[in-house]
Amino acid sequence: MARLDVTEVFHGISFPGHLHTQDSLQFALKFPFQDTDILIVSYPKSGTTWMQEIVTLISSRGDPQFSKTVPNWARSPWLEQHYCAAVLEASSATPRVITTHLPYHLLCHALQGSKAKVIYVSRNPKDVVVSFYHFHKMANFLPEAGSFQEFLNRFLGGKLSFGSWFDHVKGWTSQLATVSNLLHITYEEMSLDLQGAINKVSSFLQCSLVEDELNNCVKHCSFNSMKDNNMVNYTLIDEGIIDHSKGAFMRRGKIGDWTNLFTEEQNQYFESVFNSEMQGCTLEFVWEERDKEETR
Ligand SMILES: Nc1ncnc2c1ncn2[C@@H]1O[C@H](COP(=O)(O)OS(=O)(=O)O)[C@@H](OP(=O)(O)O)[C@H]1O
Repeated sequence: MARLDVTEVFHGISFPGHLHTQDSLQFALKFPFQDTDILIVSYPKSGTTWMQEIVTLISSRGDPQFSKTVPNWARSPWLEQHYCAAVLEASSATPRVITTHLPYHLLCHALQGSKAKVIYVSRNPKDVVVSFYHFHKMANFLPEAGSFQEFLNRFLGGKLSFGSWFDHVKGWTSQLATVSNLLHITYEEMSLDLQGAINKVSSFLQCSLVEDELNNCVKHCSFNSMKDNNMVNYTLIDEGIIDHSKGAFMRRGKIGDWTNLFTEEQNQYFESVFNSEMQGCTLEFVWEERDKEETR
């Protein structure tokens, strides 16, 4: 099957060509948000699909019917992808749940003055780059992954799809102090305490759950449950687009998987770029599973 590796460049950032067009990206930048909208925002591989599942299950009060019958991209479409307008038009769901990987500086005008609730999901960037690397090997619509060293250089240089991780995280989280309808939650929080994370999201969405509903959400959002749910594990996608023989979208789902791939030199290089890019930024990250104990 021919590779679908056309890349669109928009405002200096590359986007996977098969789902993004200049028109779809322009559409996103001028999107008329409604105050009731819920917008899930993340850099790729940060826990986007997980948050889509959490929001779906909170909205359905733990009932998995919707999440087991409708694919995540149809329940909460990506704003910048070409089918988004059609999906939103066809849906009568309230609130609308929309997803985006766009950086803050591209979406800030569309969001200005809006009361839409924004959930920003971040993940420690060493695990992000490893997850993204494995995904590039499976996804025929993305450029070749190359060696991990080459990939790491592209990640740290902001050359991968959706641009710089540093700009993304700093851009969105810089709004936390002034914007009340923005929630920041991390992949690691969800991993360390899924029930607590679901509670945090449900109270932000003003949709508090009773114990049974909460327990059902936790059950259906677990890694194993989502791994077996073909509405979120991307096995519905054609082999020509995602080569399932090369790996699984629901791959490991762990904190600290980077330790299995990074060399000592790569770690030092990463740390030097990270420290320079994140200078003055007070965000803290959980880098390894063993940090769990310290944060409890
Ligand atoms: N329930 C649950 N528990 C733990 N981990 C989970 C879960 N759901 C998704 N994941 C992991 O999230 C990674 C995919 O990230 P995204 O959904 O942001 O990818 S994408 O940007 O939408 O393509 C990818 O991470 P890696 O396993 O490290 O590759 C998924 O396995």
